[in-house]
Amino acid sequence: MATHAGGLKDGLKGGLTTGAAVRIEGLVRAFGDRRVLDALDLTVAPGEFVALIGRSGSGKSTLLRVLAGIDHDVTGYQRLDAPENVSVVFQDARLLPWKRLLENVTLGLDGPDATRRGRTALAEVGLAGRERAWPVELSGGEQQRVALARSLVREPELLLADEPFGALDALTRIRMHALLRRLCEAHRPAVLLVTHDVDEAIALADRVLVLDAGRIAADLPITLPAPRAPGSPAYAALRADLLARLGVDVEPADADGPDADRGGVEPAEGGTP
Ligand SMILES: Nc1ncnc2c1ncn2[C@@H]1O[C@H](COP(=O)(O)OP(=O)(O)OP(=O)(O)O)[C@@H](O)[C@H]1O
Repeated sequence: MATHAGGLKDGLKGGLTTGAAVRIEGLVRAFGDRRVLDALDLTVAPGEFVALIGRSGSGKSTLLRVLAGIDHDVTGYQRLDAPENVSVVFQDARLLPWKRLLENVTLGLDGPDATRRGRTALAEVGLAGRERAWPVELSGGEQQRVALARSLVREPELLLADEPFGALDALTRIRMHALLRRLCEAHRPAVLLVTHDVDEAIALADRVLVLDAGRIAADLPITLPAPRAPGSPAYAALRADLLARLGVDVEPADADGPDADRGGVEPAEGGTP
């Protein structure tokens, strides 16, 4: 879904005076006595693509929900700045089945050129000519393309994505990575992408954050040259490092092995995927 969230209107402390798209200091979110986010600090620059990984249950979705303005019950913070114009994409596209694709994309858009913008957005995601199709006529990957179009047609300053490709097959996922990169280069939102897929994080992100014990435990710029295809020693080392930080021990040589194309990470202690 591409929810057009209201941002953190109530939580803003002095607005975005820092030049960052997101700036969080000392964020605490507890459920009962349990602090899922515990004095978390995070900054995302305008146009920056940040991937957020972490073990199941580490609080990734909770953080996204706070930033999206979906979760208002924050326990505390010192600073909590995010833009007003935020879009969210989830694992399922959440299209309205009774509306055609173009209407799904333009829903809530104001202005005389909404239809034109919607058509352009659908073309950008490779669905030109499908404006009058119904969501049910689309594959899962195509539905996620519509969800991306619906997000980006609003030109968000911040795009929050919670495992947007988690339900897609490996081949479709790779195509969607290329599409998302293109879209982000064209629209330049700041992006915070939650993923279990270390290869997805490496393929897409400028920076990978590891969430652990309620905080950002590691902050790793990705400096591999494009295209970031698996196979190089530098890629394998980075992949093994990220997996190790998630509690998965992988010999770097394994990165070239049969599982290298998937890179899915769901640490053994599990939880909901
Ligand atoms: N509404 C809620 N009430 C109580 N506990 C909650 C609630 N929402 C989340 N939690 C707890 O907060 C913790 C973090 O959940 P969250 O969904 O943010 O983790 P996650 O890192 O996104 O996990 P996953 O990778 O499995 O999706 C979990 O232990 C979860 O049970």
